[in-house]
Amino acid sequence: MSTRLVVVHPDAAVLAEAAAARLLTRLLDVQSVRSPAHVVLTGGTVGIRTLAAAAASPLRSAVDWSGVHLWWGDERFLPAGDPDRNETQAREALLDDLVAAGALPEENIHRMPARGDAPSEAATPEEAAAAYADELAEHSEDGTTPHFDVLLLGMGPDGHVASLFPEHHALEAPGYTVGVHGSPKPPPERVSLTFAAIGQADEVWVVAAGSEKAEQAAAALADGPVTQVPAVRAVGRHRTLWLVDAAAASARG
Ligand SMILES: O=C(O)[C@H](O)[C@@H](O)[C@H](O)[C@H](O)COP(=O)(O)O
Repeated sequence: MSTRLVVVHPDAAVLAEAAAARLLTRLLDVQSVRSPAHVVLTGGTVGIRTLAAAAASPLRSAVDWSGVHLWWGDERFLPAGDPDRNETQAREALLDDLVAAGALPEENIHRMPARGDAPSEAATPEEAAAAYADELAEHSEDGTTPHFDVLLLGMGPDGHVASLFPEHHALEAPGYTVGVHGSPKPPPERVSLTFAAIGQADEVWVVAAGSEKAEQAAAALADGPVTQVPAVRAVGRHRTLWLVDAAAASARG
């Protein structure tokens, strides 16, 4: 049975700080009982602000990053180093500092392949998705995905999470990863975890800020149809947190 908690924060800045503090203390809790911990990162402004807040937090140094593996819920299918890649923005916000400090091993960062010809890259979103599915399985105990302790998701104004958009065939994709074309949010080509992968996580945290998210946040929390509001299926095995600001919570009854 998964529990759900909605926490409303005064504004987006406080939301990012609170989400960062939660993430760091969650990692401390997990590391007190097991290692490694696996965290799935998200793109988007709130997701990246959360990483930047973690980078600035004194709690950051309390985490044993050598025992933390970082994954992505989705990625924009662009060349390596492109400033619009979620990986690029996460590295700039937090990861590069941790690696440079010798705290986080580079091999603990599990990027989704970029568009390119190199062996570590991919020619199509489908090829990238297949390679990522293999990497997830390699770090799993049962050939599926690692034991995700926390899976972060931003939510778009249309209710999408990761790169799973309303009325899109990727919503029902089999397996744990999917190549996405025709994304209504640029860029059009992406790679995403599927809901099967998202549902593997002990805890799923949806982070959303801004009045433009209010209608779909309310629809998701009212258990609307997944084809119209994909965020409704952002559910963790043990707990689902909705971490929102007052503007994103403004349409709730
Ligand atoms: O690649 C992406 O764009 C993200 O993964 C996407 O799912 C994002 O999290 C939402 O669109 C929310 O983005 P904002 O927080 O910027 O509104």
